[in-house]
Amino acid sequence: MADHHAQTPVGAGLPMLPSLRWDEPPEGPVLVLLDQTRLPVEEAELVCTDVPALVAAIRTLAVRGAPLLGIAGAYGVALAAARGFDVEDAAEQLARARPTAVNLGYGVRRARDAHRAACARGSGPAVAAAAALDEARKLHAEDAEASTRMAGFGLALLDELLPGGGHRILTHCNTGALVSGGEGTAFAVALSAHRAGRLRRLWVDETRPLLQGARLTAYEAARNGMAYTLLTDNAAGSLLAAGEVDAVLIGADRIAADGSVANKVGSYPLAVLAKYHHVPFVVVAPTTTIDLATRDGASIEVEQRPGHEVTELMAPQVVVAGVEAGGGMPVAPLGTQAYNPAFDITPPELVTAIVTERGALSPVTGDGIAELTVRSRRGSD
Ligand SMILES: CSC[C@@H](O)[C@@H](O)C(=O)COP(=O)(O)O
Repeated sequence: MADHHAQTPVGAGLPMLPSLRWDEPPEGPVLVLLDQTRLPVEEAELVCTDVPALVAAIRTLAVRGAPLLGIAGAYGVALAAARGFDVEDAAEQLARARPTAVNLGYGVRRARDAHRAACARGSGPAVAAAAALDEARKLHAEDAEASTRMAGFGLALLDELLPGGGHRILTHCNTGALVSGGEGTAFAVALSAHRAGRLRRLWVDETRPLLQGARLTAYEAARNGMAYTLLTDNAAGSLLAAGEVDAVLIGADRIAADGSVANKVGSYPLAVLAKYHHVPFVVVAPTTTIDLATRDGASIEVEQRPGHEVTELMAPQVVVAGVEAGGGMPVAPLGTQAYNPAFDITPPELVTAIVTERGALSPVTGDGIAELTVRSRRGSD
């Protein structure tokens, strides 16, 4: 079950609210999400008391973005355990909620494995539930730490690639605090450039299907007092041609073993444009986004989203007889078929560098990815 709670006004300069938090009111533990479908108009909390509510929140993008999906998945397992639901079944439902971001399955597995291990040691349900929650909290904290480190490595890389300073960065989709335990991935790099006085402009793509750039990245940029301009996704080409972009920074939902990057649809055309205009194209993602089990870009499952998200304007997600339907303002003739993939795949040869919490890889090769991930698993620098 899910319920919407208090709303607060939105304004520039206000602190960011947590995108997700665990709470334990007298009625029982809950996972509280900042409902991203309502931003920036209102800051509404969505209180999830069970896994179906969280799965619905994930599918409708109330909670979204690769690292946060992993954290939410881990807390979802903890929620199931704490409320006495079948943890294995909950883990399966959560991991299946969206297919492309590898972090979701990763987070779910971590909490589920902690729960399993506690059960195998003979712990009772309360202790096993506490083990799952501890693991979710650990993942949350690790992601915050990774975010800080990526911001540092990313800014150092930008300074190296653009020695003139005064960075004008173009970004796609939303990759800030709203998708992370910390300040995000690509956005965190732009934010650290801003704090260092080296961000001249953040160009914010509007981003389909739910205007993640206009509604979410612009919201975060305003909150942080950054110099930003919103642009239609299709305007990026002429902006690059005019020499107004120094670097493109994006996040990732899954990075295959060969260095192919799945990210929000529109990332691949940006990479092609960046290559043509000799502008660095940098991917910022924690090592939890690297999936060595997926060989190449063609093996990544790309989520297909419902057509009404683009045939209607900001269609609220309504479930009619178990089927998601629209309810927004129509912008296409009734019955129009829409092609609405959530992601696309950028091949490694178009990527200048991948920045992780372990450092930057450049140029990207399959070997480099594997080596970085092995080092990361050993916990060494
Ligand atoms: C750190 S965020 C990287 C990606 O998850 C982000 O760019 C993105 O594509 C999110 O897609 P979304 O469909 O909004 O979940």
